[in-house]
Amino acid sequence: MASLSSQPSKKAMRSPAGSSNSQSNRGSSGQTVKFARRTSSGRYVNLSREDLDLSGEMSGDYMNYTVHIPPTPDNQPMDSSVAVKAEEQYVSNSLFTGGFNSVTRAHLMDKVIDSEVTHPQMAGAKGSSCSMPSCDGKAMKDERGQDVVPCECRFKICRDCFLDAQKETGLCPGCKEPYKTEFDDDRDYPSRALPLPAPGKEDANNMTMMKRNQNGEFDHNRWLFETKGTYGYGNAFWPQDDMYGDDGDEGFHGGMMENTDKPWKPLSRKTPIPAGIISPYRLLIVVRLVVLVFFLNWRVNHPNEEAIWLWLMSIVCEIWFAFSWILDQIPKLTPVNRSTDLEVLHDKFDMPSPSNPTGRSDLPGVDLFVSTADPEKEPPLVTANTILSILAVDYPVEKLACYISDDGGALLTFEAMAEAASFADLWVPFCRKHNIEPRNPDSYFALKIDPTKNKSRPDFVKDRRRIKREYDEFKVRINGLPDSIRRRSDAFNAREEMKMLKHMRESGADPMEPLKVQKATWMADGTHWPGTWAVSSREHAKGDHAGILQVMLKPPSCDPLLGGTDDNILDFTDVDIRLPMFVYMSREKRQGYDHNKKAGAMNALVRASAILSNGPFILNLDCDHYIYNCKAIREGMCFMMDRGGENLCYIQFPQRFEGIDPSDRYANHNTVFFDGNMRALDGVQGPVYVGTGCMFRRFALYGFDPPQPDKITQGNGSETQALEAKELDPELDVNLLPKRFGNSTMLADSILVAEFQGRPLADHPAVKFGRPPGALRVPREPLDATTVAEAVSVISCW
Ligand SMILES: O=c1ccn([C@@H]2O[C@H](COP(=O)(O)OP(=O)(O)O[C@H]3O[C@H](CO)[C@@H](O)[C@H](O)[C@H]3O)[C@@H](O)[C@H]2O)c(=O)[nH]1
Ligand SMILES: [Mn+2]
Repeated sequence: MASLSSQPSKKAMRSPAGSSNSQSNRGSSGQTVKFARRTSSGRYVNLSREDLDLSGEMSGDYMNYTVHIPPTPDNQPMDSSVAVKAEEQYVSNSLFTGGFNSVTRAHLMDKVIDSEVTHPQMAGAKGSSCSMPSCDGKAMKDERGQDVVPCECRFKICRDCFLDAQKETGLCPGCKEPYKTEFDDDRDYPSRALPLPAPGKEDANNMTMMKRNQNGEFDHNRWLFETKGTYGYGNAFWPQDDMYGDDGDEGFHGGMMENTDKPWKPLSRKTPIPAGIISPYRLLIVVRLVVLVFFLNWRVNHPNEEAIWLWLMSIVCEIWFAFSWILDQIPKLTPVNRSTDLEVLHDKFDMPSPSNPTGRSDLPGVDLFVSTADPEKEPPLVTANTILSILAVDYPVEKLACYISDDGGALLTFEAMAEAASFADLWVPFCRKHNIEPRNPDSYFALKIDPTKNKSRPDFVKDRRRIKREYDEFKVRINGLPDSIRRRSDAFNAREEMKMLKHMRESGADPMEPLKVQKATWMADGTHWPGTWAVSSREHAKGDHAGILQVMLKPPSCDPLLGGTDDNILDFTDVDIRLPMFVYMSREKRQGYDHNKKAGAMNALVRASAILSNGPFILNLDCDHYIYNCKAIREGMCFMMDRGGENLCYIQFPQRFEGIDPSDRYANHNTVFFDGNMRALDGVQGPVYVGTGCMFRRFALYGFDPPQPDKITQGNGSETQALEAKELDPELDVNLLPKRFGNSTMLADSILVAEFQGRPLADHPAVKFGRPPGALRVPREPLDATTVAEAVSVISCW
């Protein structure tokens, strides 16, 4: 198991081309990032000498201590998975703040909201306390919320006391026996970088696949190459005879190719529009064109001599309209329908096999972005519903990460999100257990159809009733948040005032002098909210606050975590209770910067997520949208992972409006636009981006073209390997790459990883630039404080 400090893996994983140090880079830009926090046991520890003076000035709303990042060789905590778990737990229980010209701080929160939190992945989840005398820190716990006890005697201990004990004596304070260095652990964290295949072997491998496909079943491969048929995106590619070597090396990659004994199948298809529909329409277009030509001809040849200028103007207008009408009609000659095959996707990516008995998914990661700006205009309950529909999406849980950007920097949004994360604990397993659709609670409970339709489990009615009651309580809690924040803040402000009065009396100041106490907004754990305050003041106004980032749900384990009967209100036996990673984020705002647009929020989300999860695909939604079909992301993947998918930049999902007008008098269902125009454009070159509900390839957003076959081969020579930075773009100066993205080397290094992980599988000779099957089954690295601190710094004003 890699330790926090000695591991090369995170950097190596992020940068196939080599590792680098983000600290030195920050230093060069003149920005110092120091790291401060209060421990769960409330003690001060100063590990870095130059920060000693800081502890005094910070002890106002934060009691802090400062740690070095990254740990230096003589400051190596512990070399076992306990350290990783404890770090992860610490990271997800901390609120990170920072910005340009300011210190990055991590504030360990006792609780994020007033109500009870139970999910073990959730920040502020309860745990038992440390057994060391005079320490009230929380014992370390695992993803089930159970205590992690680093010693066989099961002595419960918090992270800091454990660190101290290890450093000082190496003995467990409970049984006084030495700690074992390797903590016996049945969960595997990654200890190696992404297994990139050796160059030069894949081609041979593809050839074996070609051969294996010839067995009885309908061979789509042959169909593709021997007919004019097209599947999915683009056109068939016929490999030259001598392109692939013939000496197939079976067993390559440790049996990762099992899936390929079946004929190669496409993930998506173009389905033709029936001739009965499209032919009359085309005929109509032609007839109108002919009529139009005759009409314009007549208009041009019959000028009105008495009003020649009017005539000229109207001719120009008419020709212009005719031209734009033609532009609108031409794509409609060839509209396209597409369908996806989720079965094939499952076979290719999620199928259990001898080398992968748990069926760990090989699908790429997806980061889902939600933007919100103002909790007054965009009700937090709606945003919470959006988040719930995302957290419940049907996609491998460990591959998902949900991010909310709060441009208001509002504590209300923050606490509503924490409540949503806490309610997801019930809602998400419930959706999984009973196949609920849609997975937005508000819309689900508002459905007019019989809820028991197609529901086979006998406890459905009971569960639904229960969850409905829980949802109603959740609604009350969310709607009560503004009030509870106000009351809490009033109480804390009054207390501050009392303290001030007392202080003044003691110091003998004039009691008649008016009090000057800043009216702050307070978090549930009794500290200042770093974002916008109800009474705005310097550093706490809508356009002037630090960057804030909180990992509300830490990344889940990579294998399913089945629920039980006892630890929940509902029976979740055999239901996966994991939740996707969930991050609250509010970018830094300062006077003089125009930071009030969705595009900027998206930019910040792309940057922070590149550091935290770096999903090769991104899907964005507004706070008042939700995912209607929980399989939508899988469907999107059918296109991205299909042959030719590496050339796709984005997939636009249709957007529909709800609850406006059932008879659609005002065309709110957008059928003409989404079912007509967009399909028509798809037949030409692709639909337009409508600003939301769009799945992007991250690599394309960075402004790079897809890898070009003829340009790459001089590099590492293999198309199923990650690119090197110099191959991205021949005109690119590799040394300037971090500069181009705002000085973060970690961000620059993540680009190549995102490109590689976003490729389709190299399971077919026509897939240029694929990735070897199995490459994405390696579990994600647990988050550490350095990474989160970096994510805060990339969303600052500079
Ligand atoms: O400073 C800001 C301002 C807005 N937003 C978000 O941007 C989204 C869209 O804003 P909204 O005012 O709701 O615009 P609409 O007209 O309702 O949205 C449509 O039109 C927008 C472009 O005008 C698209 O971005 C949206 O996706 C599309 O739904 C919302 O989620 C906002 O929270 C921010 O994140 N930061
Ligand atoms: Mn809107």
